[in-house]
Formats: sequence, C-alpha cells, structure tokens
Amino acid sequence: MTESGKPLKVAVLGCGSVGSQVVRLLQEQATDLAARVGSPVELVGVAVRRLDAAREVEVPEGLLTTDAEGLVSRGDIDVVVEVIGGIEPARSLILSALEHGASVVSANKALLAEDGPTLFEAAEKAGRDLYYEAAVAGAIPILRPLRESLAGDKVTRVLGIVNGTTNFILDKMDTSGAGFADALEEAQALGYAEADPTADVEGFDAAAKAAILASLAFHTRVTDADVYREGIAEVSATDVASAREMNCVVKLLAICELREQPDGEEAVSVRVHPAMIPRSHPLASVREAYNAVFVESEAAGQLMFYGPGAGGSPTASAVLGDLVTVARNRRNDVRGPGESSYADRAVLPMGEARTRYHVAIDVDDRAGVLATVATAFAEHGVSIRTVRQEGRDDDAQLVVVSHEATDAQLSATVAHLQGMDSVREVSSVMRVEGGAE
Ligand SMILES: NC(=O)c1ccc[n+]([C@@H]2O[C@H](COP(=O)([O-])OP(=O)(O)OC[C@H]3O[C@@H](n4cnc5c(N)ncnc54)[C@H](O)[C@@H]3O)[C@@H](O)[C@H]2O)c1
Ligand SMILES: N[C@@H](CCO)C(=O)O
Ligand code: NA
Repeated sequence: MTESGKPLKVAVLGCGSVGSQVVRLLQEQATDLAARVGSPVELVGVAVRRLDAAREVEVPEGLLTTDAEGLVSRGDIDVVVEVIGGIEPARSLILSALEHGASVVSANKALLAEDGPTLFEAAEKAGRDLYYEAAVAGAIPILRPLRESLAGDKVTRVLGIVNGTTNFILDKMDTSGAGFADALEEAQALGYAEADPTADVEGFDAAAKAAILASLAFHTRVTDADVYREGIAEVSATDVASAREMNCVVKLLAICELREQPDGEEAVSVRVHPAMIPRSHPLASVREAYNAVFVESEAAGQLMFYGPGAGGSPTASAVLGDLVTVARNRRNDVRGPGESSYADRAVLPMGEARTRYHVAIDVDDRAGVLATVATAFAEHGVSIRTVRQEGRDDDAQLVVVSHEATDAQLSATVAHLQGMDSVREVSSVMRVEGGAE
C-alpha cells in the first residue's frame, strides 16, 4: 500500500484540448485532490508531440517530454492519463503503462470501441484499473452509473444523443428550416464541426460510443464493428418538416437494446441512425451541441443523464473524476470494478432490429394506388399505423407510419414499393423511436 502522504505520480499523454485542461486542473485543484485521494497527486510528466508547440496551459519546467514510451515505462508512475486519441500509439502506450504497474484513465472512444477487450484483459492481468468516463458523452457521468449505480438492476434500453456536432446541425435544421449543407456550414463556422466532419456526420463517433454503452449496459462485449451505422448527411429539410408535422423531431440516436429471442435467450441490438422522436420525449429537449443518455431499466424505470458531451474543460472534468477514483484505489492497493462481459449475449444483425418507420412515397394519384401500397406493406407483415396523403396535380405523396416491424421486413417492403408501376419514388424512410406503440 502506498503510504499516506507519499505522492501518487501521474503522467499525462497528450496536451491538446483535453490534456491541457487536465494539466490545468491537476495544478489548480492540487490541494483538494490530495484531500480527496488521501495523498498528494503529483504531475511528473506530460508527453507531447512537439516541445515548442503553443499550448493552452503552462506546463511546469522540466515536465514536457516527446518520449511518451519512456515516460510510461519509467516504473514509478501510479496513473497514466491517455488523451492523445486514435488507435496507435495510444494502444501500445496504454498496454505498456499497465505492464509497468500504472493504472490508466483514457478519453479514447475510438480505441475502447475498437479494441477494448485487449485493454481490459491487460488491466486484469496487471491488477490495475482502466477507466474511461470521458470517452462517452464527455462530462456526463454515464459509464460509472451503468457500471456501478445500476449494477443491481437490469438495463433494457439505452437511447443516447452522444454526438454534439450532429445534434447542433439537426437542431439548426429543426429551428430554422435550413438544409443539411447550410447547417453543417454554420456548425463549422462556430467551431462545433471539424473541417473534416466525417467522423461526426457519418456516425462513426456515435457508433464507437454506442459500442461502449452497450458493452457496459448488457455485460457483453460489443465493438464498433458490431454497430449498425447511418449518418445524417441524407437527412433533408423535408424530413425535418415531416417530423414537425407529426410533432416529432429528428435526432441522431445511439440505440442499445436487449431483445428477447424466440428461444427465450436475450440478445443485443446496437445501432446508430437518424430517427424521429416525439417532441414530448425527454431527448427531444436536448438542443444545440448538448448530449443526453436516456436509460430504461427494469427496477429504476426511466433515467436521463444530460450535459456537455465535449469541450476541453468538461471532458477534463470526467477525466479527473476517474483519476481520483483510480488514485484512491492505488493508494489503498485495490482495484475497482473491471470489465463485466459474463452475459456473453449475441449481437443481432440490423435486419432483426425492430422499430417503427416513417415512409414517404411519391405515387400516381389515381384510383387503387393507396390499396396497392397498403398491400405491399401487408405482404411483408408490416402493419400500418397511419397514412397521410398530400395531393399535387397528377401525383401525390403518401406518408405511411408503421407499427413495429423488423428492419428486414421494412427493407423488403421498400424494395417491393420501388418495383411498383404506380410508385414514382420512395423519397424517404426514417425510423421512429421513443414512443408508445
Ligand atoms: N475534445 C473533446 O471535446 C473530447 C471529448 C471527449 C473525448 N475526447 C477524446 O479525448 C482525446 C483527446 O482529444 P483532444 O480533443 O484533446 O485532441 P487534440 O488533438 O486536441 O489533442 C491530442 C494531443 O495529443 C498529441 N499527440 C499526438 N500523438 C502524440 C504522441 N505520440 N505523444 C504525445 N502527444 C501526442 C497531439 O499533438 C495533440 O496535442 C481523444 O481520444 C478524444 O476522442 C475529446
Ligand atoms: N466530436 C464529438 C466530440 C466528443 O466526442 C462531438 O461532436 O460530440
Ligand atoms: Na461521460
């Protein structure tokens, strides 16, 4: 056991947006952190790519190094904070840190989602902690609640708005009627979206977070390769207006569900896509670049976790929370809860996901067309909940909202519709989530 009073040594890898705020908080909060951990928390090294780069924080003399591997393998480091991002060298550095006896705090969703099990096994073998609250929904405490507070309950569904950039864009489209391209441009001008917005807009960032959430919620290994993903680039101003007419709003959702199978086994469904949700749903009130995670569990019922999902300082708050936890554990020579994957549930293919659908179909406006469209839905076992028709000269748009069906049933229906003479185009298909059947 580290003696009371003996400093705990911390190394920070990366001094960008998050790393600089971690370094700032470690210095500014030093007295409180020492009281909370029970020993002083001493920053002993900060690994950077370039010593002479401009930084948002003043790093004390002599702590900067470009030799990250040398820092993590010194042998006397208690906690390594990895805020470099990306797969390599972050993974090798975390593995080396664990091998050399350090506990690790990371904000790296991409790495945790792609190769979490390798890291969890290394932490287990080393008898050290690996925590990553900042990796999902930034400052919002969601991973610790799933791992610890809800450990005695059964989580059945997690619905998350876990990407601030796309939420900002969709919110703009909803409030101003703007199209996707204009809303993206505004998000870029305001610094929410990156010059290359692919990871956010195409849903890769949200899919990584969905994998991490599903793993913890369902005690099963889920990686980003298991997650069905669709981004928001195809969401049109018309889709958003259509949602508005139904008193819904379009959000990019990370959806993790437990599904009972016909054989009684429980399997997991994990998907990221734009969806309409009723304006009365708590997630509909999540505006601008905020994040929120809505959790449904058997005993607790419905819970919502809300706050800033990104930004250097908010994300550093989550990193510091983990840091205090693992530092306390190091001081007391214990480990906190590690990976829980005992349930080992199957991950269902997207075709077996069940939800409701909003389908807009451009058709010829003549007798019998509505009946043939309804027949196409019926033939694939998709039950229709409502139909709305908007007439134009000799054509019309039918907007069908279905009851719950599988994605495979819906895809077959759409293919059928597209082959019909009276159907000009299936102009939009959007899933509808978060409401009563
Ligand atoms: N910025 C956010 O709002 C946010 C929110 C949640 C999670 N995260 C995660 O936090 C991590 C860091 O994100 P960020 O926004 O601070 O990124 P950033 O690009 O601002 O900072 C990363 C820093 O790491 C440095 N770096 C790269 N390779 C290095 C190496 N080999 N050795 C030392 N330093 C190296 C870079 O020079 C850069 O300064 C990522 O995993 C990211 O996904 C960020
Ligand atoms: N790019 C991410 C940052 C946090 O992971 C977002 O827009 O939410
Ligand atoms: Na978080």
